[in-house]
Amino acid sequence: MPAGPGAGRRKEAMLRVPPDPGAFVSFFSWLSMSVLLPPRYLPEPADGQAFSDHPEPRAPGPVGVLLINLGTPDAPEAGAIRRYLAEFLSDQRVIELPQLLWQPILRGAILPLRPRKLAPRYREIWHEGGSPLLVWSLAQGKGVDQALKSLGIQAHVEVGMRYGRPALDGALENLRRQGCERILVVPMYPQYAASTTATAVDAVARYAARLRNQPELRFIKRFHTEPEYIDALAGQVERHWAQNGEPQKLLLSFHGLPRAVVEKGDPYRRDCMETADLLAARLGDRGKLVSVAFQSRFGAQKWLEPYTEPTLRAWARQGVTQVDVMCPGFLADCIETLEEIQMQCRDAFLSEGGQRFGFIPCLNDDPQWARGFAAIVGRHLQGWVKTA
Ligand SMILES: C=CC1=C(C)c2cc3[nH]c(cc4nc(cc5[nH]c(cc1n2)c(C)c5CCC(=O)O)C(CCC(=O)O)=C4C)c(C)c3C=C
Ligand SMILES: [Fe+2]
Ligand SMILES: [Fe+2]
Repeated sequence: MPAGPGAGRRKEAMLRVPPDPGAFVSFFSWLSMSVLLPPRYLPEPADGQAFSDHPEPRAPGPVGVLLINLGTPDAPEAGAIRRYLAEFLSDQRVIELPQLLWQPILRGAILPLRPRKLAPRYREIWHEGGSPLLVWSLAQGKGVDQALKSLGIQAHVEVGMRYGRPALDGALENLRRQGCERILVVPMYPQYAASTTATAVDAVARYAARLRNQPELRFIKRFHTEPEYIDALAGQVERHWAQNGEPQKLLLSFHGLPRAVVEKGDPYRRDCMETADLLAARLGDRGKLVSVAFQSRFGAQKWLEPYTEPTLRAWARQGVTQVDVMCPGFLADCIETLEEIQMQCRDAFLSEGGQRFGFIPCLNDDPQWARGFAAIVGRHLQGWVKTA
Protein backbone atom coordinates (compact mmCIF):
# COMPACT_ATOMS: atom_id res chain seq x y z
CA MET A 1 0.00 0.00 0.00
CA PRO A 2 1.50 3.39 -0.98
CA ALA A 3 2.21 5.63 1.99
CA GLY A 4 -0.41 8.41 2.12
CA PRO A 5 0.44 12.00 3.01
CA GLY A 6 -0.26 11.45 6.71
CA ALA A 7 1.85 8.26 6.97
CA GLY A 8 5.07 9.95 8.10
CA ARG A 9 3.26 11.89 10.79
CA ARG A 10 1.40 8.79 11.97
CA LYS A 11 4.65 6.87 12.27
CA GLU A 12 6.21 9.70 14.23
CA ALA A 13 3.25 9.71 16.60
CA MET A 14 3.61 5.97 17.14
CA LEU A 15 7.28 6.35 18.01
CA ARG A 16 6.76 9.17 20.46
CA VAL A 17 7.47 7.93 23.99
CA PRO A 18 5.10 9.33 26.61
CA PRO A 19 6.76 11.13 29.54
CA ASP A 20 7.73 8.92 32.48
CA PRO A 21 5.77 9.99 35.56
CA GLY A 22 8.69 8.72 37.66
CA ALA A 23 10.84 11.45 36.12
CA PHE A 24 9.21 13.94 38.45
CA VAL A 25 10.41 12.00 41.48
CA SER A 26 13.84 11.44 39.90
CA PHE A 27 14.15 15.21 39.45
CA PHE A 28 13.94 15.66 43.21
CA SER A 29 16.31 12.82 43.96
CA TRP A 30 18.67 14.33 41.38
CA LEU A 31 18.33 17.67 43.13
CA SER A 32 19.08 16.22 46.56
CA MET A 33 21.86 13.86 45.48
CA SER A 34 23.76 15.16 42.46
CA VAL A 35 23.63 18.82 43.29
CA LEU A 36 24.99 18.38 46.78
CA LEU A 37 27.14 15.25 46.54
CA PRO A 38 29.69 13.83 44.09
CA PRO A 39 28.84 10.36 42.67
CA ARG A 40 29.94 7.60 45.03
CA TYR A 41 31.17 4.44 43.36
CA LEU A 42 32.12 1.14 44.97
CA PRO A 43 35.89 0.74 45.44
CA GLU A 44 37.79 -0.99 42.62
CA PRO A 45 40.51 -3.56 43.28
CA ALA A 46 43.76 -1.75 42.33
CA ASP A 47 46.48 -3.64 40.41
CA GLY A 48 49.07 -0.86 40.67
CA GLN A 49 49.25 -0.56 36.86
CA ALA A 50 46.85 2.36 36.38
CA PHE A 51 49.65 4.83 35.55
CA SER A 52 52.07 2.38 33.97
CA ASP A 53 52.95 3.26 30.36
CA HIS A 54 53.87 -0.35 29.62
CA PRO A 55 51.48 -2.37 31.74
CA GLU A 56 51.74 -6.12 31.97
CA PRO A 57 49.39 -7.53 29.32
CA ARG A 58 46.45 -8.96 31.17
CA ALA A 59 45.08 -12.42 30.52
CA PRO A 60 41.27 -12.22 30.27
CA GLY A 61 39.86 -12.64 33.78
CA PRO A 62 37.59 -15.51 34.73
CA VAL A 63 33.96 -15.53 33.65
CA GLY A 64 31.21 -15.26 36.25
CA VAL A 65 27.74 -16.77 36.19
CA LEU A 66 25.17 -15.23 38.51
CA LEU A 67 22.04 -17.30 39.14
CA ILE A 68 19.26 -15.14 40.57
CA ASN A 69 16.20 -16.51 42.33
CA LEU A 70 13.34 -14.71 44.05
CA GLY A 71 14.41 -15.03 47.68
CA THR A 72 12.69 -16.27 50.80
CA PRO A 73 12.51 -15.41 54.51
CA ASP A 74 15.56 -16.12 56.70
CA ALA A 75 13.44 -17.94 59.29
CA PRO A 76 9.90 -19.37 59.48
CA GLU A 77 8.90 -16.62 61.89
CA ALA A 78 6.61 -13.65 61.52
CA GLY A 79 9.42 -11.07 61.89
CA ALA A 80 11.60 -12.56 59.16
CA ILE A 81 8.59 -13.12 56.88
CA ARG A 82 7.52 -9.50 57.43
CA ARG A 83 10.96 -8.19 56.42
CA TYR A 84 10.92 -10.37 53.30
CA LEU A 85 7.39 -9.43 52.25
CA ALA A 86 8.03 -5.73 52.91
CA GLU A 87 10.91 -5.76 50.42
CA PHE A 88 9.23 -8.06 47.88
CA LEU A 89 5.85 -6.34 47.88
CA SER A 90 7.35 -2.82 47.77
CA ASP A 91 8.81 -3.61 44.34
CA GLN A 92 6.81 -1.76 41.68
CA ARG A 93 7.64 -4.49 39.21
CA VAL A 94 5.55 -6.79 41.46
CA ILE A 95 2.77 -4.43 42.55
CA GLU A 96 2.12 -1.90 39.82
CA LEU A 97 0.51 0.76 42.02
CA PRO A 98 1.69 4.22 43.11
CA GLN A 99 3.56 3.84 46.40
CA LEU A 100 1.45 6.59 47.95
CA LEU A 101 -1.60 4.40 47.51
CA TRP A 102 0.01 0.98 48.06
CA GLN A 103 2.30 1.51 51.08
CA PRO A 104 -0.57 2.31 53.49
CA ILE A 105 -2.34 -0.91 52.39
CA LEU A 106 0.88 -2.95 52.65
CA ARG A 107 1.94 -1.51 56.04
CA GLY A 108 -1.59 -1.16 57.44
CA ALA A 109 -3.30 -4.37 56.30
CA ILE A 110 -0.90 -6.93 54.80
CA LEU A 111 2.28 -6.80 56.90
CA PRO A 112 0.49 -6.89 60.28
CA LEU A 113 -1.52 -10.03 59.34
CA ARG A 114 -0.05 -12.11 56.51
CA PRO A 115 3.33 -12.97 58.13
CA ARG A 116 1.57 -14.51 61.16
CA LYS A 117 -0.60 -16.59 58.85
CA LEU A 118 2.39 -17.70 56.77
CA ALA A 119 4.75 -18.59 59.66
CA PRO A 120 3.21 -22.03 60.47
CA ARG A 121 3.03 -22.80 56.72
CA TYR A 122 6.73 -22.04 56.28
CA ARG A 123 7.48 -24.08 59.42
CA GLU A 124 5.82 -27.14 57.89
CA ILE A 125 8.07 -27.10 54.84
CA TRP A 126 11.30 -25.78 56.41
CA HIS A 127 14.47 -27.83 55.79
CA GLU A 128 17.41 -28.33 58.11
CA GLY A 129 19.48 -26.00 55.93
CA GLY A 130 16.77 -23.31 55.71
CA SER A 131 13.92 -22.42 53.41
CA PRO A 132 13.51 -24.99 50.61
CA LEU A 133 13.78 -22.25 47.96
CA LEU A 134 17.21 -21.35 49.35
CA VAL A 135 18.38 -24.93 49.86
CA TRP A 136 17.43 -26.01 46.33
CA SER A 137 18.70 -22.84 44.67
CA LEU A 138 22.12 -23.29 46.31
CA ALA A 139 22.14 -26.98 45.37
CA GLN A 140 21.36 -26.03 41.77
CA GLY A 141 24.18 -23.46 41.78
CA LYS A 142 26.59 -26.15 42.96
CA GLY A 143 25.28 -28.62 40.38
CA VAL A 144 25.68 -26.11 37.53
CA ASP A 145 29.19 -25.23 38.74
CA GLN A 146 30.25 -28.90 38.68
CA ALA A 147 28.53 -29.60 35.36
CA LEU A 148 30.20 -26.57 33.72
CA LYS A 149 33.57 -27.89 34.90
CA SER A 150 32.85 -31.31 33.45
CA LEU A 151 31.98 -29.60 30.14
CA GLY A 152 35.46 -28.03 30.35
CA ILE A 153 34.03 -24.55 30.96
CA GLN A 154 35.85 -22.50 33.57
CA ALA A 155 33.46 -20.09 35.30
CA HIS A 156 32.72 -18.89 38.82
CA VAL A 157 29.09 -19.56 39.76
CA GLU A 158 27.29 -17.54 42.44
CA VAL A 159 23.68 -17.59 43.60
CA GLY A 160 22.00 -14.35 44.68
CA MET A 161 18.45 -13.57 45.72
CA ARG A 162 16.43 -10.63 44.41
CA TYR A 163 14.92 -10.14 47.88
CA GLY A 164 16.68 -11.16 51.10
CA ARG A 165 19.77 -13.35 51.41
CA PRO A 166 22.24 -14.20 49.96
CA ALA A 167 21.93 -10.71 48.51
CA LEU A 168 22.36 -10.08 44.82
CA ASP A 169 24.86 -7.27 45.41
CA GLY A 170 26.97 -9.53 47.64
CA ALA A 171 27.00 -12.23 44.95
CA LEU A 172 28.09 -9.67 42.34
CA GLU A 173 30.79 -8.37 44.73
CA ASN A 174 32.05 -11.95 45.17
CA LEU A 175 32.35 -12.32 41.40
CA ARG A 176 34.16 -8.99 41.07
CA ARG A 177 36.50 -9.90 43.89
CA GLN A 178 37.37 -13.07 41.98
CA GLY A 179 38.35 -10.87 39.04
CA CYS A 180 35.31 -11.53 36.83
CA GLU A 181 35.02 -8.78 34.25
CA ARG A 182 32.46 -10.71 32.25
CA ILE A 183 29.30 -11.86 33.97
CA LEU A 184 26.38 -13.85 32.62
CA VAL A 185 23.20 -13.11 34.57
CA VAL A 186 20.73 -15.97 34.72
CA PRO A 187 17.36 -15.29 36.35
CA MET A 188 16.13 -18.70 37.54
CA TYR A 189 12.76 -18.33 35.79
CA PRO A 190 12.24 -20.41 32.65
CA GLN A 191 9.33 -18.18 31.58
CA TYR A 192 9.85 -14.41 31.35
CA ALA A 193 7.71 -12.10 33.51
CA ALA A 194 8.34 -8.46 34.33
CA SER A 195 7.65 -9.19 38.01
CA THR A 196 10.42 -11.79 38.21
CA THR A 197 12.92 -11.58 35.33
CA ALA A 198 12.84 -7.85 34.63
CA THR A 199 13.15 -6.88 38.28
CA ALA A 200 16.26 -9.08 38.56
CA VAL A 201 17.74 -7.36 35.49
CA ASP A 202 16.87 -3.94 36.98
CA ALA A 203 18.65 -4.84 40.23
CA VAL A 204 21.83 -5.91 38.40
CA ALA A 205 21.72 -2.68 36.37
CA ARG A 206 21.36 -0.64 39.58
CA TYR A 207 24.43 -2.40 40.99
CA ALA A 208 26.37 -1.71 37.79
CA ALA A 209 25.40 1.96 38.05
CA ARG A 210 27.46 2.08 41.26
CA LEU A 211 30.65 0.89 39.54
CA ARG A 212 33.39 2.86 37.88
CA ASN A 213 34.83 -0.17 36.06
CA GLN A 214 31.76 -2.09 34.96
CA PRO A 215 31.95 -5.76 34.00
CA GLU A 216 30.67 -6.83 30.61
CA LEU A 217 27.16 -8.14 31.23
CA ARG A 218 24.97 -10.62 29.43
CA PHE A 219 21.46 -11.63 30.46
CA ILE A 220 19.44 -14.75 29.73
CA LYS A 221 15.86 -13.63 29.17
CA ARG A 222 14.08 -17.00 29.27
CA PHE A 223 14.79 -20.64 28.52
CA HIS A 224 11.39 -22.32 28.47
CA THR A 225 11.83 -23.71 24.94
CA GLU A 226 15.34 -25.09 25.46
CA PRO A 227 15.36 -28.86 24.90
CA GLU A 228 17.37 -29.54 28.08
CA TYR A 229 14.67 -27.90 30.20
CA ILE A 230 11.81 -29.73 28.50
CA ASP A 231 13.76 -33.03 28.67
CA ALA A 232 14.43 -32.56 32.38
CA LEU A 233 10.72 -31.89 33.05
CA ALA A 234 9.77 -34.95 31.01
CA GLY A 235 12.34 -37.03 32.91
CA GLN A 236 10.81 -35.94 36.20
CA VAL A 237 7.29 -36.86 35.00
CA GLU A 238 8.37 -40.22 33.59
CA ARG A 239 10.21 -41.21 36.79
CA HIS A 240 7.13 -40.33 38.81
CA TRP A 241 4.88 -42.36 36.51
CA ALA A 242 7.27 -45.34 36.54
CA GLN A 243 6.94 -45.46 40.35
CA ASN A 244 3.29 -44.50 40.81
CA GLY A 245 1.51 -45.28 37.57
CA GLU A 246 -0.13 -42.81 35.19
CA PRO A 247 -2.89 -40.50 36.40
CA GLN A 248 -6.06 -39.53 34.51
CA LYS A 249 -4.80 -35.96 34.25
CA LEU A 250 -1.51 -34.10 34.62
CA LEU A 251 -2.03 -30.49 35.71
CA LEU A 252 0.80 -28.04 35.04
CA SER A 253 0.35 -25.30 37.61
CA PHE A 254 2.23 -22.04 36.92
CA HIS A 255 2.46 -19.09 39.27
CA GLY A 256 -0.28 -16.61 38.40
CA LEU A 257 -0.06 -12.99 37.31
CA PRO A 258 -2.71 -10.26 37.29
CA ARG A 259 -4.62 -10.55 34.00
CA ALA A 260 -4.16 -6.81 33.41
CA VAL A 261 -0.36 -7.04 33.13
CA VAL A 262 -0.67 -9.72 30.46
CA GLU A 263 -3.18 -7.54 28.59
CA LYS A 264 -0.59 -4.74 28.71
CA GLY A 265 2.03 -6.92 27.02
CA ASP A 266 3.74 -9.17 29.55
CA PRO A 267 4.60 -12.31 27.53
CA TYR A 268 4.43 -14.63 30.56
CA ARG A 269 1.19 -16.44 29.74
CA ARG A 270 2.35 -17.25 26.26
CA ASP A 271 5.66 -18.60 27.61
CA CYS A 272 3.70 -20.87 29.97
CA MET A 273 1.47 -22.17 27.19
CA GLU A 274 4.51 -22.85 24.97
CA THR A 275 6.12 -24.77 27.83
CA ALA A 276 2.99 -26.90 28.22
CA ASP A 277 2.78 -27.60 24.46
CA LEU A 278 6.45 -28.61 24.27
CA LEU A 279 6.21 -30.86 27.32
CA ALA A 280 3.00 -32.46 26.02
CA ALA A 281 4.66 -33.13 22.66
CA ARG A 282 7.70 -34.58 24.43
CA LEU A 283 5.44 -36.99 26.40
CA GLY A 284 4.07 -38.42 23.14
CA ASP A 285 0.69 -40.17 23.43
CA ARG A 286 0.50 -39.27 27.11
CA GLY A 287 0.71 -35.58 26.22
CA LYS A 288 -3.09 -35.60 26.02
CA LEU A 289 -3.21 -35.85 29.82
CA VAL A 290 -1.74 -32.34 30.14
CA SER A 291 -3.75 -29.25 31.24
CA VAL A 292 -2.61 -25.82 32.47
CA ALA A 293 -3.75 -23.72 35.43
CA PHE A 294 -2.42 -20.75 37.42
CA GLN A 295 -1.98 -20.64 41.19
CA SER A 296 -1.37 -18.10 43.96
CA ARG A 297 -3.93 -15.44 43.25
CA PHE A 298 -3.27 -12.36 45.42
CA GLY A 299 -5.65 -9.43 45.99
CA ALA A 300 -9.01 -8.64 44.47
CA GLN A 301 -8.26 -8.21 40.77
CA LYS A 302 -8.60 -10.95 38.13
CA TRP A 303 -5.53 -13.13 37.70
CA LEU A 304 -4.70 -15.57 34.91
CA GLU A 305 -7.26 -18.35 34.61
CA PRO A 306 -8.10 -21.12 35.09
CA TYR A 307 -7.14 -21.09 38.76
CA THR A 308 -5.42 -24.23 40.04
CA GLU A 309 -7.43 -25.14 43.13
CA PRO A 310 -10.91 -24.58 41.63
CA THR A 311 -9.82 -26.64 38.59
CA LEU A 312 -8.84 -29.57 40.82
CA ARG A 313 -12.07 -29.32 42.80
CA ALA A 314 -14.15 -29.24 39.62
CA TRP A 315 -12.31 -32.28 38.21
CA ALA A 316 -12.94 -34.25 41.40
CA ARG A 317 -16.64 -33.35 41.27
CA GLN A 318 -16.75 -34.46 37.63
CA GLY A 319 -15.41 -37.89 38.64
CA VAL A 320 -11.67 -37.56 38.02
CA THR A 321 -10.08 -39.60 40.80
CA GLN A 322 -6.34 -39.57 39.97
CA VAL A 323 -4.32 -36.46 39.18
CA ASP A 324 -0.69 -35.45 39.19
CA VAL A 325 0.32 -31.83 39.59
CA MET A 326 3.63 -30.36 38.55
CA CYS A 327 4.91 -26.76 38.69
CA PRO A 328 7.29 -26.28 35.73
CA GLY A 329 7.67 -22.52 36.30
CA PHE A 330 9.52 -23.12 39.58
CA LEU A 331 13.01 -24.59 39.34
CA ALA A 332 13.11 -25.02 43.12
CA ASP A 333 10.40 -26.28 45.43
CA CYS A 334 9.17 -23.56 47.76
CA ILE A 335 6.14 -22.54 49.79
CA GLU A 336 4.13 -22.18 46.57
CA THR A 337 4.67 -25.80 45.57
CA LEU A 338 5.19 -27.65 48.86
CA GLU A 339 2.45 -25.94 50.84
CA GLU A 340 -0.01 -24.47 48.36
CA ILE A 341 0.02 -27.40 45.92
CA GLN A 342 1.22 -30.43 47.85
CA MET A 343 -0.84 -29.66 50.96
CA GLN A 344 -3.71 -27.23 50.23
CA CYS A 345 -4.54 -28.44 46.73
CA ARG A 346 -4.21 -32.09 47.73
CA ASP A 347 -6.72 -31.54 50.58
CA ALA A 348 -9.07 -29.68 48.22
CA PHE A 349 -8.98 -32.46 45.59
CA LEU A 350 -9.43 -35.28 48.10
CA SER A 351 -12.21 -33.45 49.94
CA GLU A 352 -14.24 -33.30 46.71
CA GLY A 353 -13.96 -37.05 46.12
CA GLY A 354 -10.54 -37.36 44.45
CA GLN A 355 -8.65 -40.52 45.42
CA ARG A 356 -5.03 -40.13 44.37
CA PHE A 357 -3.17 -36.85 44.27
CA GLY A 358 0.41 -37.04 43.03
CA PHE A 359 2.80 -34.12 43.45
CA ILE A 360 5.73 -34.15 41.02
CA PRO A 361 8.62 -32.23 42.61
CA CYS A 362 10.46 -29.36 40.93
CA LEU A 363 13.83 -29.96 39.27
CA ASN A 364 15.68 -29.08 42.52
CA ASP A 365 18.96 -31.06 42.59
CA ASP A 366 18.10 -33.37 39.66
CA PRO A 367 21.50 -34.21 38.08
CA GLN A 368 19.97 -34.35 34.57
CA TRP A 369 18.77 -30.77 35.07
CA ALA A 370 22.14 -29.59 36.47
CA ARG A 371 23.81 -30.87 33.27
CA GLY A 372 21.03 -29.40 31.12
CA PHE A 373 21.13 -26.01 32.85
CA ALA A 374 24.91 -25.94 32.45
CA ALA A 375 24.54 -26.68 28.73
CA ILE A 376 22.09 -23.77 28.35
CA VAL A 377 24.42 -21.48 30.32
CA GLY A 378 27.37 -22.72 28.24
CA ARG A 379 25.65 -21.70 25.00
CA HIS A 380 25.28 -18.16 26.34
CA LEU A 381 29.00 -18.07 27.22
CA GLN A 382 30.05 -18.53 23.60
CA GLY A 383 32.80 -16.13 22.68
CA TRP A 384 33.75 -15.64 26.33
CA VAL A 385 35.06 -19.13 27.03
CA LYS A 386 35.97 -22.11 24.92
CA THR A 387 32.80 -24.21 24.55
CA ALA A 388 32.61 -27.59 22.87
C1 LIG B 1 1.26 -9.96 44.63
C2 LIG B 1 1.94 -10.08 43.54
C3 LIG B 1 2.78 -11.20 43.12
C4 LIG B 1 3.18 -11.42 41.83
C5 LIG B 1 2.86 -10.59 40.62
C6 LIG B 1 3.98 -12.61 41.84
C7 LIG B 1 4.58 -13.17 40.72
C8 LIG B 1 5.40 -14.29 40.74
N1 LIG B 1 5.94 -14.93 41.85
C9 LIG B 1 6.70 -15.99 41.43
C10 LIG B 1 7.39 -16.90 42.25
C11 LIG B 1 7.27 -17.00 43.64
N2 LIG B 1 6.39 -16.30 44.44
C12 LIG B 1 6.55 -16.71 45.73
C13 LIG B 1 5.86 -16.24 46.83
C14 LIG B 1 4.99 -15.15 46.82
N3 LIG B 1 4.54 -14.44 45.73
C15 LIG B 1 3.73 -13.40 46.14
C16 LIG B 1 3.13 -12.42 45.33
C17 LIG B 1 3.32 -12.27 43.94
N4 LIG B 1 4.04 -13.07 43.12
C18 LIG B 1 3.67 -13.47 47.58
C19 LIG B 1 2.90 -12.50 48.45
C20 LIG B 1 4.45 -14.54 47.99
C21 LIG B 1 4.74 -14.98 49.43
C22 LIG B 1 3.93 -16.11 49.87
C23 LIG B 1 2.49 -15.69 50.06
O1 LIG B 1 2.27 -14.68 50.76
O2 LIG B 1 1.62 -16.37 49.50
C24 LIG B 1 7.56 -17.72 45.78
C25 LIG B 1 8.00 -18.54 47.00
C26 LIG B 1 8.91 -17.86 47.98
C27 LIG B 1 9.27 -18.76 49.14
O3 LIG B 1 9.71 -18.23 50.16
O4 LIG B 1 9.16 -19.99 49.11
C28 LIG B 1 8.01 -17.90 44.48
C29 LIG B 1 9.10 -18.82 44.01
C30 LIG B 1 6.66 -16.02 40.02
C31 LIG B 1 7.36 -17.06 39.16
C32 LIG B 1 5.85 -14.96 39.58
C33 LIG B 1 5.49 -14.53 38.24
C34 LIG B 1 5.45 -15.23 37.19
FE1 LIG C 1 4.90 -14.93 43.76
FE1 LIG D 1 0.96 -18.33 46.89
